Amino acid sequence: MTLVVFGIVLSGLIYLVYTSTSHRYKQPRFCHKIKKEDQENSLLHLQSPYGLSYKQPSVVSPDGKVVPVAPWLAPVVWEGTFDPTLIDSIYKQQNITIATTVFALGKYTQFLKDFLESAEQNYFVGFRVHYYVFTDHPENVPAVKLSEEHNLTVLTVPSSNRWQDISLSRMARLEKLIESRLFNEADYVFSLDVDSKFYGRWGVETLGRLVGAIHPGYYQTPREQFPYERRPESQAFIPSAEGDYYYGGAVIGGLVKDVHEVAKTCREQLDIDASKSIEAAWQEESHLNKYFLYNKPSKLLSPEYLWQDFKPHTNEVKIIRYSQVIKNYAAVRPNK
Ligand SMILES: CC(=O)N[C@H]1[C@@H](OP(=O)(O)OP(=O)(O)OC[C@H]2O[C@@H](n3ccc(=O)[nH]c3=O)[C@H](O)[C@@H]2O)O[C@H](CO)[C@H](O)[C@@H]1O
Ligand SMILES: [Mn+2]
Repeated sequence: MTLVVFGIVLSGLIYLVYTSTSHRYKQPRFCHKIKKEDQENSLLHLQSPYGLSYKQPSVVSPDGKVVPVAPWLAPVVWEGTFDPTLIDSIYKQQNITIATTVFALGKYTQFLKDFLESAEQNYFVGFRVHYYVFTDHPENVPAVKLSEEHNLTVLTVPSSNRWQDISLSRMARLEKLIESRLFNEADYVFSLDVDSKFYGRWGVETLGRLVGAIHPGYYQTPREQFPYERRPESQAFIPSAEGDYYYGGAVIGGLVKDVHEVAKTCREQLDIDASKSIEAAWQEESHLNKYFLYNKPSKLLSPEYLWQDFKPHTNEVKIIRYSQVIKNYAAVRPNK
């Protein structure tokens, strides 16, 4: 009898532990038994635990100078922190390919021309770039003359009625594209918003294992006011006392393998949220912010690399390199 009661209690306990952990956000893996190669790889990962209390980092010091390093010693790329001639010649020897995914569904195909033409002037000039344009209107992809080492592939995908679905489905599509092609075709990958233009150099100084861009709208905002997802029911939830920077969903970059991990994890978290009918405040951007909080990027791009045309110029941002164009939301999105 006692044995039966014990058995019931034990299976209840196992069930409880299972259900309470299986829905949680993937915790950093600290103590798995892993192969040497995986171990070396995971040593490069900068995972930080949940709930850690530390001061919010800033990218501009009180005297107005830009801060070129994050508190986990990742560089923050600003004008003046790198020598273009030196860094170009180092990377020239590496024979690398940079895949670049860009989504242009519905009326967003209108942004492709300026995006691609300005990229050709500024984006990895002299390096091998392969653009992968996802669209539901392949006939509207403009013929832009590409430089010798730049290629473009159009990938046709079904249309969507909600801009939110288009934006968040980028994670799943990026994950699948990496699995089907990019592991073989590229060294690095950037996923970029299409409603944007390049105005200045964006080159090999942006390459790193895992790269995020600091959103231009929040780089001087206290972390408790970041537009992170604040409902604990969502997998993207971040408590008000945590947070480094607010990262823009418009830029995700890094080694193909590391970007795959971002896309896969965010897609899994988005699926869990969808199964509970919850959509994070800023869709995949919220999940990306959660990912980057606990898996620190190895390199950060300053707001020079993610600006917004409507924002007035500021002292600290000397060069605007990539900027969101002004768009009439009602006119370009399929829904409000
Ligand atoms: C500067 C920045 O960090 N922007 C982010 C922000 O608002 P945004 O206002 O920048 O979002 P957005 O309308 O540009 O949508 C993101 C991207 O999805 C694609 N798209 C969207 C709608 C559509 O009808 N067709 C289409 O192709 C397109 O590539 C676009 O650039 O929040 C979004 C999530 O809510 C994304 O995380 C964006 O990256
Ligand atoms: Mn955008």
